[in-house]
Amino acid sequence: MPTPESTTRVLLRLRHWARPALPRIALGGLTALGASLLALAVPQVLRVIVNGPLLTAGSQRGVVLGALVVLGLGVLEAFLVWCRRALLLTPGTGVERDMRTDLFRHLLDLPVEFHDRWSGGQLLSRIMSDLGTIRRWTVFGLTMLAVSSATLVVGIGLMLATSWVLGLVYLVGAVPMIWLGFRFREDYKVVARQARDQAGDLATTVEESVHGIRVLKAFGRGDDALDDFVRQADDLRTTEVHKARTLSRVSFALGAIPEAILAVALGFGVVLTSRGELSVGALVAFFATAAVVNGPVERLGMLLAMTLDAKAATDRYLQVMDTASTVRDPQDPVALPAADPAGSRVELSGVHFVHPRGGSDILAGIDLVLEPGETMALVGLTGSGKTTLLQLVPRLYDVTAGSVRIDGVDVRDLTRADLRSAVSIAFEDPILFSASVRENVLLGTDLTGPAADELVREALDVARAGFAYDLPDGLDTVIGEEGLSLSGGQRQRVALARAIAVRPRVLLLDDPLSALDVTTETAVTLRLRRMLTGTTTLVVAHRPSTVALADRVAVLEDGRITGVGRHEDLLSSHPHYRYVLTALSALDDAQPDELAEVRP
Ligand SMILES: Nc1ncnc2c1ncn2[C@@H]1O[C@H](COP(=O)(O)OP(=O)(O)OP(=O)(O)O)[C@@H](O)[C@H]1O
Repeated sequence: MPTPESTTRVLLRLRHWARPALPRIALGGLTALGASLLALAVPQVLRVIVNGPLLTAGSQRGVVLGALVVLGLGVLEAFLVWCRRALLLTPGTGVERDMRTDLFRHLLDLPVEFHDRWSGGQLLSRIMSDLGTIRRWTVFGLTMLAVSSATLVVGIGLMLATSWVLGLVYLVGAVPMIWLGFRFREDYKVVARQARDQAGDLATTVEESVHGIRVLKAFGRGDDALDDFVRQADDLRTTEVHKARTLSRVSFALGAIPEAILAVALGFGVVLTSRGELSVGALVAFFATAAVVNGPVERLGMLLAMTLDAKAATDRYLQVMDTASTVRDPQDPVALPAADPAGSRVELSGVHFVHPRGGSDILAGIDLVLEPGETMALVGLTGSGKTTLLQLVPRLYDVTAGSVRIDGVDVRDLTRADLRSAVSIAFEDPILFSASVRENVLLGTDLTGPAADELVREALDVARAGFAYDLPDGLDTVIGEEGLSLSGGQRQRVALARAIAVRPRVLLLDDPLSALDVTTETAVTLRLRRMLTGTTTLVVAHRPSTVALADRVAVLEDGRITGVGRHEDLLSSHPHYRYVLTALSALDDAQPDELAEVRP
């Protein structure tokens, strides 16, 4: 386990994002400091008034003049407080926006393997509430901490200068307060982090439940989901209560100790004054200064808590930002050779893949060549690694050994932008974004205007997604999570159109037509074959009718390709192929003993 970094070191890393806002934050801090110093000046004026015009000279004019000076100082202090607020109102929002943008950019850059491990709620809570906490601390917590510390130092200095005996008495109170502060820090930093992690888990539960609301309702598991939520919400509440108690204990102590010490100091002060060792003016000034100093002392608990909250939030933010992307662009990228009208050659040699979470080889030495322009079907039992194999081509995952080459170039030697404009993929479970049909189809291209319209028309035509023109707003109809719900088959066809619209050299289809009826699937496959001449296609298929339309079929078995050939040839020569086709299609609903009849 990595050793936790110190609070200062962690918070110092925020300067990277805070730099543009620092001049304004510093100016805000200076005005706050000015206001505090003015507050500290008032007792000194009081001392002069009491010792001079009031007690010695008995001058009414002098007292009025002194009162006017105090009033002037008060007005100036109020003005500086207003300036502080105005200066610190906006800079934090810029810091928050920049940090949020950087985090989102990094999330988009991180490989699929990272997103397999991290829940949406934990990322969401980092990008929303953690950054809010950091913003509040950068503008308010940080400046107030600096100003309060400076006020304390100057104030205690003035108190010592006014009366070193009374000053020392006051300082005795600092000993238990420092000890309490250390204890508070140790307790609070643990619960501060815990509360944030629990809030992230809670967000994950909400996200999963909302996402799977149909399943919960259909299975009548709403109450269970609620129980789960309430339990997590209770855990979070317990932690928040613990946090509040820890803070209120220290806040009480930081309020009570200085007051008690002042009572003792008052006793000493009166004795010193009666003995003539301290002037009345100095006594008044000492206690007026102490009243000013007590404010920052009482605030220290709250400011320390804000700082520890900000530390926990920054830790969580940096935890993601410090995760390096394992799928990166090469230092010296190679360009793909110009596209051959006949298509691209795709070659997998000795490919091994172990899932980053561990376990055994999912792919254990794949050797497979797709000739230019060929359509190859990939067939294997469920869980045999077909999706995994497809995902290695556009580097959604990287091979753990061996290589994937397109036209002779290792995909790891290409920039990801080049690779992904050459390779396109459609998944079985398509994700559509909350945007119009047109925008969804054009997701992978930068085309605009009439050329884009023509591309959309062509892609929808090949994918037999003509239904899109009949939607309420035609191709402008918003679909996806916030829009019109499409059927599974409709979604698959829009996703297929999206994959085609990239005009890729290599098209990967992960059973993208499984929700279609056999006739439509055959029609789409035939159309794909006719239209996509010059595109090398690898399609995961499970219906004999689709497989039969491929030029060749590759059989994936135990992490290896155990047969490559024409459908008819494999059907007669490859028992596992026969078994897989039967198991996956004709006997979809069959019982195990029925499957045994065809098992090789
Ligand atoms: N994120 C993951 N973490 C760990 N193991 C995984 C992950 N994704 C897939 N696997 C494992 O990899 C193996 C292959 O999965 P894959 O999805 O490639 O199979 P498939 O042949 O496409 O299956 P299907 O036909 O059911 O879609 C499975 O055993 C699966 O459990």
